[in-house]
Amino acid sequence: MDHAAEANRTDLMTITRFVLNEQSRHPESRGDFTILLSNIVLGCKFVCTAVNKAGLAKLIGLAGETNVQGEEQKKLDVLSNDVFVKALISSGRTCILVSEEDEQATFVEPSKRGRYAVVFDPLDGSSNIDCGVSIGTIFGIYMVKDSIEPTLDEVLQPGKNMVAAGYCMYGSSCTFVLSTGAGVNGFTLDPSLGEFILTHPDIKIPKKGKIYSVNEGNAKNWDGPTAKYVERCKFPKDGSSPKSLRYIGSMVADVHRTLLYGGIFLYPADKKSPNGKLRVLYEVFPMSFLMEQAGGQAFTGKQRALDLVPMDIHERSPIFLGSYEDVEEVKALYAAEDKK
Ligand SMILES: O=P(O)(O)OC[C@H]1O[C@](O)(COP(=O)(O)O)[C@@H](O)[C@@H]1O
Ligand SMILES: [Mg+2]
Ligand SMILES: [Mg+2]
Repeated sequence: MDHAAEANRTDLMTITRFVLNEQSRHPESRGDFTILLSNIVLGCKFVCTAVNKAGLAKLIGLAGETNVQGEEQKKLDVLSNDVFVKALISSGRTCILVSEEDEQATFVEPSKRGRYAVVFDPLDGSSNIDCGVSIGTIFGIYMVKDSIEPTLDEVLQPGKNMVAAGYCMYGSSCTFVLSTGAGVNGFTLDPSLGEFILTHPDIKIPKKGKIYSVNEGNAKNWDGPTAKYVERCKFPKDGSSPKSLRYIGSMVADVHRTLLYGGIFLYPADKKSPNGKLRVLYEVFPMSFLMEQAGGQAFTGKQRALDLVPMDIHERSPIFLGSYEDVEEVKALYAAEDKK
């Protein structure tokens, strides 16, 4: 690269600069959110490095523990959880942490407390770790009412009350997608700079897509509307082309593709799992928040996903999210079922 081209690179919009710019639009802001976010970003860089050298550093395989959901924890799950818990506490801006990997919420000790509660899935798509397929981290942020004596009610809040949500995908590149409630922006890690650079400004999901994404191995246990919807994807009644099926099995990767290309991602209820599989606080809410901010929709089969009020920090919910018109079709099928 010549000198001029090299100098031009300093004009890049890094995630820090982006968030500082956003902050300057809120004169009342004290910079707490910026500090919190920069610690989340730091955690993601750590995990990205660990994921990249997992095979070399013997980080693949099981850690020998079982988490609260009875799932075996992979070594990277444990490491990622430790990284984020430490990064979030050391930001001095959090008071409650809810992690997929911890049975109980963590209440930060009073001297280190701040105004935010963070819910997160430190490593999403664990079953894909050992074969090197894309995995990620998902997070959602609430601002608490009482940071002096916070209670669990601060996080048992509908997703629409989140002040920010995002994910980082550890894939062929490391991608950080963020919404602070004013659209969705995507950043890509430039390994030579160690910085996330704005590469996908103001992401908007296409109104309708050509892809559906679901674990079809569960089809025998689906309810009527889900079965009918997937049948329509394959055999459209209006003479249009069938949709393509893509399913990675890492929510971050399946949702990222859905966000960029359009279409629908679904993890529905079935007879064996009446609440579906995905967790409300740190999987369903952050992804639903991003989808709505990008112009799409997220529906549980009964209601707008972001209106759900969780009763438990590890609660699950069915989820249908993606392009506005595709989710609209699912909603119509459930509405027709309700009228029967
Ligand atoms: O293997 P299944 O049943 O299709 O489930 C896949 C889903 O499970 C998950 O892997 C669950 O996430 P974790 O790996 O964080 O437990 C999602 O990422 C993914 O959408
Ligand atoms: Mg997950
Ligand atoms: Mg996980």
